[in-house]
Amino acid sequence: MQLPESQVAVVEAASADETTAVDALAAATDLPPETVTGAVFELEEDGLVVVKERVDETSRLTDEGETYADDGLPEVRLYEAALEAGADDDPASMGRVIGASGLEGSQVDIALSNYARKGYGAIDSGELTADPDADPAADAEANALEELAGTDDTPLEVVDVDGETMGGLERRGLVEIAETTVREVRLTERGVTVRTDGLERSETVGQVTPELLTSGEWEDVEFAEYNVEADAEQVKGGRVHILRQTADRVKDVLVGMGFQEMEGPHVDADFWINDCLFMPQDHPARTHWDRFALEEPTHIDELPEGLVERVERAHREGVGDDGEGYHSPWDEDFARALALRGHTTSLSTRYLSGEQIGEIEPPARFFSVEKVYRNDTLDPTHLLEFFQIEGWVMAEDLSVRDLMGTFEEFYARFGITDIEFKPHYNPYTEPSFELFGTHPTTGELVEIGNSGIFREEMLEPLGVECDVMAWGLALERLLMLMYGFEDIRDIHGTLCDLELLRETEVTY
Ligand SMILES: N[C@@H](Cc1ccccc1)C(=O)O
Repeated sequence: MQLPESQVAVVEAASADETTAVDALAAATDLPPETVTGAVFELEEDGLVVVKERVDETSRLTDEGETYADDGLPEVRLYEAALEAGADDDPASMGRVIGASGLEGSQVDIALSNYARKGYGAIDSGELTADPDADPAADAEANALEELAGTDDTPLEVVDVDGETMGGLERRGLVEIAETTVREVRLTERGVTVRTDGLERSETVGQVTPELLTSGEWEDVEFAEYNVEADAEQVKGGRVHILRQTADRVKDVLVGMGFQEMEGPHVDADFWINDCLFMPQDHPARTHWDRFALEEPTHIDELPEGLVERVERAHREGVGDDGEGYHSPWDEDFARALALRGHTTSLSTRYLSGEQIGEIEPPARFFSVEKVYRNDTLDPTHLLEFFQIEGWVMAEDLSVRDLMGTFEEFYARFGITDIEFKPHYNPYTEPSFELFGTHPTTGELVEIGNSGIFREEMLEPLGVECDVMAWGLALERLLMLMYGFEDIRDIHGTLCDLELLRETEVTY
């Protein structure tokens, strides 16, 4: 029988009496494991071998785990120093014991957080006691680390560590558990017959080369079948962050919907961020609690004079015959103060006023996908900086239908078809709506944006004479709906999990 070279090698190396693992076959045939796996699958299809699969869990110590395996667990080192200081008789100063233990940096916190939990003693108002009956030699985690040191990638069944301890070490980030599929191969009767009858190697080509094409040889060669199931080496190269990928996709979608991109400063005058939006100067969001002010320089040099006057008048007197202003103070110096923008609606005011690219004629559509900064408290749905998808449409006779229809069209491009709207209030829009989507795994409603139709009080001073509908959507919340992230910190900042970012499939 004629078979490709790698298959011949596998049939020759495999046995009918016992199973051989792919790795062992790779060693025996001198072929890469992925080539052997490919050959094995094809032989299985032809009935020459049978393949049994099992998943092996293997463990390996992380760098931190290695360190503790060498130097001892921080809590054990603290206990030893405490005994040394006589803390089994009298409470000793915590600072002194820590100093004597030689623990540094984050290891101190790790020692302290495990010390009492694991029964080594107690910590109370700066003093530390040691339980004389505690026994570091019986510390299951310490013993497990010792057992695991130097056994990288050993199947869990073989290492002598109980599941609970292993789970604890994994949670502490001291071991990593990996799953690998092990394939065991045995020759079938037909395989044995074929082998005894004699095997011939057929030439197969695994890759098309320019030479094959130009020489015309490709017409005569036999191509190896492509096996997408074969294990292959994992390549962990750099890749575009999922947040950036989604931002780019949002831009593509909006450009596809006829929008043009806005650009502008991250640090801007309150005038553009708030005053042009008919936000009263005594609005709570304008206090120093909510914004990141700039120390140097503190104020913008220039603002368009006429516009400043018109905005001030709108704030003081309102706009239109029955308009009412805020009757509250308005101060140009306050408007000139610089801060990190809390929303990208500052770009919209710059563009709408004609300041950024000159006067804009309706119909027009603009957007940005840019960072904004807020002095919020960090929690699973809030960050100090995040990306806002800003946008507006300028046209005659816009209605709430247009606004809702635009969102439905936009979100449908990301597979989100259950957007809900809730009436809302913004000083600069009337009516206003908050947008919600349903989280794919928790089923909770997630607020994903804020929107509305700009008020006369805002548009008139800017010199805009037709309708403008506008919005600010949170890019990170869109990711939560698309990928099921529950904590925004999974995709942003220092705590995000590299493995998760590597493995999340990007849907396009
Ligand atoms: N600036 C609003 C979003 C918004 C923009 C434009 C109109 C309405 C709302 C926010 O940050 O929440």
